[in-house]
Amino acid sequence: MFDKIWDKHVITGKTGEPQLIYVDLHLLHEVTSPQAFEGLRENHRRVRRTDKTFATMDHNVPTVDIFNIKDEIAKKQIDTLQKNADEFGIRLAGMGDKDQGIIHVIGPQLGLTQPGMVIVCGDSHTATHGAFGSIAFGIGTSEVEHVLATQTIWQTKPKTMGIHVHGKLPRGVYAKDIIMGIIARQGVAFGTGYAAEFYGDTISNMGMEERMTLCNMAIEGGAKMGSVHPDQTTFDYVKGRQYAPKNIDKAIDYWKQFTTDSEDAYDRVIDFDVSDLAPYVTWGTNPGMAVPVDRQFPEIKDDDDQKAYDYVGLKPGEKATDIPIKWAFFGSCTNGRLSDLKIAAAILKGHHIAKGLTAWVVPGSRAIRERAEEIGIDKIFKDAGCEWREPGCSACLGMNPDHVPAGIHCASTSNRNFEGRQGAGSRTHLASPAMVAAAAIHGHFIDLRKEQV
Ligand SMILES: CC(C)[C@H](C(=O)O)[C@@H](O)C(=O)O
Ligand code: SF4
Repeated sequence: MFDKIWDKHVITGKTGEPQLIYVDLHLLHEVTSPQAFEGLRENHRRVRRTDKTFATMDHNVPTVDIFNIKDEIAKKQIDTLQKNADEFGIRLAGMGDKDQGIIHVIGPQLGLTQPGMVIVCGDSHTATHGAFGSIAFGIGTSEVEHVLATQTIWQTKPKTMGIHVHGKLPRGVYAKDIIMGIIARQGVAFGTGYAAEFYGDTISNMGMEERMTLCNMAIEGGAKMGSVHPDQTTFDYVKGRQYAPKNIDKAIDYWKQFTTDSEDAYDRVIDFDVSDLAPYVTWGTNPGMAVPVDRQFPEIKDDDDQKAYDYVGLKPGEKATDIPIKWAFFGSCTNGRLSDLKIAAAILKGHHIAKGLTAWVVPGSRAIRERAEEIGIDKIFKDAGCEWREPGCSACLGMNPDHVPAGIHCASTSNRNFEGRQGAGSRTHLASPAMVAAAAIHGHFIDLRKEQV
């Protein structure tokens, strides 16, 4: 699949050397685009294809009073994107717009993300869009400028890795646990230099939003991108969306070719059986420092482990069920979509979050927030004692007012648990929305395979 898409996009250059690749969709957010536009301005250049470019504000957006931005840098980045979009004629889901949301949530939601495309964005979690059977990867700010000016990018073709995921997921175990399990077993660098493709019966049986969760975190395993080949599930998801092709039958005929014909096509294959998979929880300070919920945290092997234990205030031999959870975060481009909120709400329904615990629910986009309100999910969260907020990146990273206090253990549906990621001194424990919901109720994680909430 990767080669088929790649070959259709090569403009010039030889395999093994940087090749000039055509870009079908360029997504922008306020953090990594200001200097790129500045570069265009200095060189008196325009944006080559405004019709293939789409922008939104997500990282810096407050999730309570969205127009009341106190941080000067945040305000400047947001105002600058608005100004640049106006000046260069770029489509923008601006502050308060009905389409605003996390860039990796709104691309698919608006039907901008489509199979067979090359998609780039100045953001590492661009990998999310690979779930549609596209080549999607994050780029740096100088590359953002290059794509804005030329609609192309220089890239050396990565190697390909097939990740064969098979078996039926146990009760209480989700796509998030699969990708966390893969990273925990293979390490945070196993994917370095590779474009990964997930396939197998488990993947075929998954909905698009779970596939997005998987591909989103492929990058946390070091891969350049994650992907899933497009199938009927993909076509049904794209069909009818705002920017989906009008002649959908013709588009589907074209998309159907993007499959991997044989496992021999991959440079490397990993096998992952999910039939006995447990829910995963991170104990440390990178996504690979994770254990099945029923296992003890590992012994200290090196300085990194020691440092991680010191930071999180936990000890080898303890279990995820021992972590004193005082905060819960539902959101991010990993698990802030409607299906994620539904799963969490189903668990929280009729319960209240633990005494002294704070829980934030931050839908991945305004459309998700509105849909959730239509079907009454907001009420379930609020009745359970959670705060129902405006969309944005929020506590996924501390670039906006949503910070987890120092020393506090936060069960989080996001994708990174680096030191200080959710605020200085905050202690992040990554898990699935279901696991975070259960932890919010009990004040600690439980084994969702065995225990009822
Ligand atoms: C701010 C941005 C460049 C960054 C990324 O590239 O991923 C952010 O989205 C993150 O998740 O850390
Ligand atoms: S939600 Fe988190 S991971 Fe996703 S783009 Fe925003 S900051 Fe990055």
